[in-house]
Amino acid sequence: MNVLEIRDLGVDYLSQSGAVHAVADVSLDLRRGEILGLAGESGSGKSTLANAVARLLRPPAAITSGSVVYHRQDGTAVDVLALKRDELRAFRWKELAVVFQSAMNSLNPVSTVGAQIEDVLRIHAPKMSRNDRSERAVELLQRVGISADRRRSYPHELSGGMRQRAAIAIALALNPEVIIMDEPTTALDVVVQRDILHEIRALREEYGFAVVFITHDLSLLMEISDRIAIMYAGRVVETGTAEALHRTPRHPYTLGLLRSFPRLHGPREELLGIPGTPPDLRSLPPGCAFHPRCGRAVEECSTRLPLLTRGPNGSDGSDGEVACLLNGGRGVEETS
Ligand SMILES: Nc1ncnc2c1ncn2[C@@H]1O[C@H](COP(=O)(O)OP(=O)(O)OP(=O)(O)O)[C@@H](O)[C@H]1O
Repeated sequence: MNVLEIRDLGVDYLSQSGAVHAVADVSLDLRRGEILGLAGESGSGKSTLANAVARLLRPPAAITSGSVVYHRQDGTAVDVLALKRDELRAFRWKELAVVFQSAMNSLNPVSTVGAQIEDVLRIHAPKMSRNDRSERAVELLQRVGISADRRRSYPHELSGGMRQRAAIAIALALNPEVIIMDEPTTALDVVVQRDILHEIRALREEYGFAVVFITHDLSLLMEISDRIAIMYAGRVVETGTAEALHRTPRHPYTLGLLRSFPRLHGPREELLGIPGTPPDLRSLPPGCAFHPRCGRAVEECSTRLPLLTRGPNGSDGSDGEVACLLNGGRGVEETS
């Protein structure tokens, strides 16, 4: 059962030197209660996709195609891109909440963390009594590992990890079905990062929300995600269970990403990285955008655009998708 369905989504940044195609033809499902990891190098379009889904894009960004549908538990479907301003206010926090890259920027510096949770409750759950709001704020803070006496702390009085936990507590306040986390832990040291990631998994078990977790660090995603989608140059190039992508990545770019990060577990491996740099999104190479950097590219990779094609992954037979002509992906002819 899907809670979010993204279909053929396109987002451009309009500029004088041409349109930057930051997200192109993205179709992606988020299942109820799952943790979906979104990985890809810097500039691959992860944040743009997340901001489009949360309706947080600002000009010069413009949605050029596609749809985003949110399915409520009662069976009603919401056309997210068509929501009006007041509907959007009700949608955010209650149904979908976002935790940003830098908690310092999303927390209000002049308000205590307890007051910030209570503010969200006051605005979005007006029937709640003052007492209940205060109790709920303490409960949420405790739930993410912040002691009750810290509710009167201002963000600058907390460590980076605590601030990030506070931002997660605010996101949880109204029990949303979907939480989007955009690089929520990258500024933190590895031990704190892992603690928070495991906390998110535990919270998910308890509350049942689905998570879209964005990072460029694929090995980190492997630890906490159920499924992973890999983005390259604005497109989703592979999806699959974390297990399948870990064992048998099918897209050469996924393999490259896997070899670019030290694994948190297992034997040490030489870090190889991916040669070359991501393409200019104003003028993508014809065919597969990854072909100039791909060690396995053949002639047709430079003329045919590979489409995301569903099929079982060899290692465990789980279903996944790949957009690579060398891996059973369909393609369309392109002329440059
Ligand atoms: N305001 C803007 N105007 C023009 N181009 C933009 C703007 N914001 C982002 N872009 C471009 O859109 C592309 C996608 O950016 P986006 O931030 O979505 O990628 P990302 O994968 O989230 O990267 P990161 O991991 O660095 O956050 C990049 O090429 C970026 O330069």
